[in-house]
Amino acid sequence: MSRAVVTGFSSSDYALRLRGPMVADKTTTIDWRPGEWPRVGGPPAFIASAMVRAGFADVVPVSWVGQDRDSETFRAALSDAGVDIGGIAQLPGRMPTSVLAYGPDGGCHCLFDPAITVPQRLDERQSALVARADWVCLTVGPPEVTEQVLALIRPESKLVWSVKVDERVMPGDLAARVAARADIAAWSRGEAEFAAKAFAGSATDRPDRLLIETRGGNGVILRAGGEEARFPVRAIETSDTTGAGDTFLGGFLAAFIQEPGDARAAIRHGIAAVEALLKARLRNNHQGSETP
Ligand SMILES: OC[C@H]1O[C@H](O)[C@H](O)[C@@H]1O
Repeated sequence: MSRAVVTGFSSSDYALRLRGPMVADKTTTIDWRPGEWPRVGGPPAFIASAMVRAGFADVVPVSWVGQDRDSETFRAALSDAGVDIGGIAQLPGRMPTSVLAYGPDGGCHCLFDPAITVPQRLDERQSALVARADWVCLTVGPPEVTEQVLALIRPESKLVWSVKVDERVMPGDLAARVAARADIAAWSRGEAEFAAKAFAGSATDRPDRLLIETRGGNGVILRAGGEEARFPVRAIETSDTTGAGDTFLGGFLAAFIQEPGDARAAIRHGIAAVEALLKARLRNNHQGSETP
């Protein structure tokens, strides 16, 4: 039985939709926000939850929260979703938060407050989880942790890189080293340029590597073995897409770990996972508040 971990930052998410663009020294009206306020967020939580929902339970998010009430609420919500919270360390500080402000054009301003007041490193328990995992999914996290993951991962284990552009924690040279080790990498269209640079800098050319680009309503592209395959998606009318890429990757990984030869089928599972997430949010939209 394969074991998976997902490393990276956790956050409580405050998603909202703006009526107009944000302009310094002017007020912008919030048009809508979800009823769930805040919502469990951060790539490890989204990816692990999607894996669990897809029937793969042996996945542990390796992350950090603070020691305040919001951190407790976050851990309890993740645990209620059936996710093993044994890899989430509690460190001095508050729960990290993200404000995800969607503009009228659909673009998202992501403001992240790391909140934890001490350096975040893999502790002994977390290091052991990474070292024994057959699948390590590395998402955005402290650079020291990315270094630890690269040092701890066993040569025969698979590294899955969930690309996020945040040059504070993932400078170009580190990204190139992650790219060099990655067996699978996934990014969105907006992250494509950063990923391309990382792979160009990695000086590796592995035909067995799977490269996945998600393009929102324009589908998914899979590149492997010198070939490219395109997968259409049903467009869903929503601006609240936070975590869609992570949920795709979770659905993909749950299927791919169990059937490693069939990347195309796994992509379809990833697409189905996103559809389910976005439709569930639309069904719950009445719980949100619409500004008249
Ligand atoms: O990938 C989605 C996540 O990225 C943002 O930083 C938020 O944490 C959000 O939950």
